[in-house]
Amino acid sequence: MMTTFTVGGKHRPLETGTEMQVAKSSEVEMNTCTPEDHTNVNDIVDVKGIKIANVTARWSEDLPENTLTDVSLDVRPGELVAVVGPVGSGKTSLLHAILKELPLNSGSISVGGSVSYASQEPWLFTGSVRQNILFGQPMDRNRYRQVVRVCALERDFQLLPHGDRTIVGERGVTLSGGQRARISLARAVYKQAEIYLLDDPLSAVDAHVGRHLFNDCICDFLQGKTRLLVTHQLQYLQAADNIVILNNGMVEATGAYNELHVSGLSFAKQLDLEVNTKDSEHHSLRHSDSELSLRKTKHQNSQTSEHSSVEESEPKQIAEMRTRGRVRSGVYRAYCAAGGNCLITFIVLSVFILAQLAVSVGDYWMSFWTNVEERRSLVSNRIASSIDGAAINDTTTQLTEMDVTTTDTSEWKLGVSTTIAPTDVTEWSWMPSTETCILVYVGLVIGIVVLTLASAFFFFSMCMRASINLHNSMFSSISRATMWFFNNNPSGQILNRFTKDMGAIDETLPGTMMDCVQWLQW
Ligand SMILES: Nc1ncnc2c1ncn2[C@@H]1O[C@H](COP(=O)(O)OP(=O)(O)OP(=O)(O)O)[C@@H](O)[C@H]1O
Repeated sequence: MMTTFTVGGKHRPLETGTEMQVAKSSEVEMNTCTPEDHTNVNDIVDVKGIKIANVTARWSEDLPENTLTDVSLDVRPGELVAVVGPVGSGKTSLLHAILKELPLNSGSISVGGSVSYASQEPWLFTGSVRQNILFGQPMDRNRYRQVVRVCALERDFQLLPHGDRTIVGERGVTLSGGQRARISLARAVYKQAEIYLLDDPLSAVDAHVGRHLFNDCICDFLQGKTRLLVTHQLQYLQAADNIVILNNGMVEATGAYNELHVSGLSFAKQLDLEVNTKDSEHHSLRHSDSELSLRKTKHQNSQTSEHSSVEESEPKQIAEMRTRGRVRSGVYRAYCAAGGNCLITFIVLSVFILAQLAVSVGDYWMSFWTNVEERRSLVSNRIASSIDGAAINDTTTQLTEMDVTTTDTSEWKLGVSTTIAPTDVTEWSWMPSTETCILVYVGLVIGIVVLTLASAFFFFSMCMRASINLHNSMFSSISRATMWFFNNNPSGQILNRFTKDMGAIDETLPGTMMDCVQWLQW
């Protein structure tokens, strides 16, 4: 599978490497593993390598200089390419660019095939050593045994209390830097991949273990695989098919060991200086985490401002980004979208409006009914008094007070037509009876209850759906986030966003919105 990512921008022509010189053979330790040992790369036709074309990239826009400048590199399938260069020259960044961790400003990188990566800083998660090596892959006993052997872990397993089932990490045993590095390398090589990116895996181990790892693991076990090996150790360069020398984020020279040697380039001089300096501090400081991070910080600071004062160059805690003030309409839109779609939001709103309408109609009906009862008693009194008078003047009047109070208007209307005012008769006729009022009111109350329950049900199910969708999208983003993100955001902050923000979305937000809607209803 070919993965290609290209970032638009002007491509500058590749700068030619400066004059370099290959170290004399006496200065570097020779290897038993030579390029000839490898499978013929031309045999591998189904696997593609890595093609890097005019890549310019920087970790942050704030940095004054590019981390990588106009880097071009062609790693052919099955090749072992060694990337060397002074500290901070961008070797790790180059691997990160291939892994898409480092965004490109311009240029393109094509990666053909699956990639396995061993980072410069070895890491372990809480679990057994075996789980750390398998890293979720199915157990292939044969491959696992081979990996353990080529990564020189057999002796360590004998020393560990429960062999490769020993728990490491929190509450588990503490491993040495070399053991951590070898387990990290074992994890990377156990994975079946076409391309292996190995970031300085040999520097945390002593010389003869390093040689074992290089010969048995990188050269033999990974034979035929495309390998990009970042290293500070010159003694392994001869075995590489191709050597890339990086300096200040630029490719200073590239070619096979012999080509560079013949061309008389002085990379060895430069690297010698580097390697010697490194060797002297190798066993004491080189691999402590604090030293590594110190070095990175130092580079960053020096890149940010060479002339800044001591106070200014002190690292500042980067505050978490937080938006303040009015909530943008986009946030509401995003929340509604997470809760379903426009139709669902519309339905929820409609049910709310209907419920409110039912409540208002209920109130109106109650006041109407009260008025009706008042009028009824007034009119009935008036009619009663009219009938009383008619009875005195006209003895033929058959209507009694009892007749007037009856609701059957046809019965008494005939009798009182001569004595009762017509307006009273009209009014009495359109007045709904008390039973009708009660029935309408009961209907309205039932309607109010149903609509209120429905609106609450729809509203909370929309909120729950929004909450689940937001959590899922947050989780899928975090599980696909780059290592840069985790490097730059403390895990506590990430956990806080998950617990506090999701808690607010789950619990506080629906209640507040409900209060808000009810307040609007009043
Ligand atoms: N994750 C990161 N975030 C921000 N800046 C980084 C990151 N990684 C590296 N850098 C910066 O990029 C520059 C190149 O560093 P890089 O680690 O690529 O160099 P390197 O050649 O691998 O060094 P070393 O030999 O010490 O491993 C440095 O200035 C460093 O501060």
